[in-house]
Amino acid sequence: MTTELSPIDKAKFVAAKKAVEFVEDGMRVGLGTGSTAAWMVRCLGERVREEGLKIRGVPTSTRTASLAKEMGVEVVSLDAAKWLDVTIDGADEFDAELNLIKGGGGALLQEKIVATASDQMIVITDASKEVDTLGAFPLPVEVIPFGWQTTQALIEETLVSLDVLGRSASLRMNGESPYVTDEGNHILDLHLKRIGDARQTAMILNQMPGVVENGLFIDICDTVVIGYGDGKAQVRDINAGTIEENMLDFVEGENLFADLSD
Ligand SMILES: O=C[C@H](O)[C@H](O)[C@H](O)COP(=O)(O)O
Repeated sequence: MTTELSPIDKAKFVAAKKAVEFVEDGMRVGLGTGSTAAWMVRCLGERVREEGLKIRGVPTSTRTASLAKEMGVEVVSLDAAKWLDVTIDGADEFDAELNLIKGGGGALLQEKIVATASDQMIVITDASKEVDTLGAFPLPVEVIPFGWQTTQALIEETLVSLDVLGRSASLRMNGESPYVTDEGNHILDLHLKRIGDARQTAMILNQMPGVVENGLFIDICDTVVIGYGDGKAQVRDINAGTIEENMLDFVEGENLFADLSD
């Protein structure tokens, strides 16, 4: 069966394919969550099967853990791995400083813990997620279920004093019920439109009772790999301060990628 990938899926695949080149034998690898990260897990699985690559993967969600096992990637807990060589994950937005909004898939808490425990965080993305200023994508904030409406009211009240354009928060739903994260919490999506000071916003949100974590990743990401539908991939590394462009041969999604979706 031939799978015709959409241009956006081709871009995600190309970014993932390029990013897994950073992974070396023996590494402990943080495995992100989401549709782009799923491509990365599949590409890693391919290297495990075809090259005999030996890695230990720390998944950032139950979804990623299942996919990794299915792909033949060894899965260990973060506590077993202790520290990671690299984490590869998707993002919902990134800016010129490689600051991010994450959590569109609800996995921001484990993702932030895992990325922070890594020597390097590589974000894989398509070009549509690059922004001048973060905030068009609703900012996910993980809150404990107890008193979530009070937490929401407190957040909305506090937003007035922050450098943001929007001020409303909505409870993420899963059909008729509130969305529940892997840690048993809920997600409030903050409709900020434009976050003038992402660092301050992240700090203030995390000081509020009831807030577990927010989806702003500030100074955590080192490298962004941007994939394009034509097989091109661009690597941006904040530490080296350089922009490297690489051409990849696009590999059709037949066989390995057939029937696999997040
Ligand atoms: O919670 C989910 C994650 O932060 C994802 O990495 C993010 O939402 C991007 O997901 P996708 O690659 O599906 O756009």
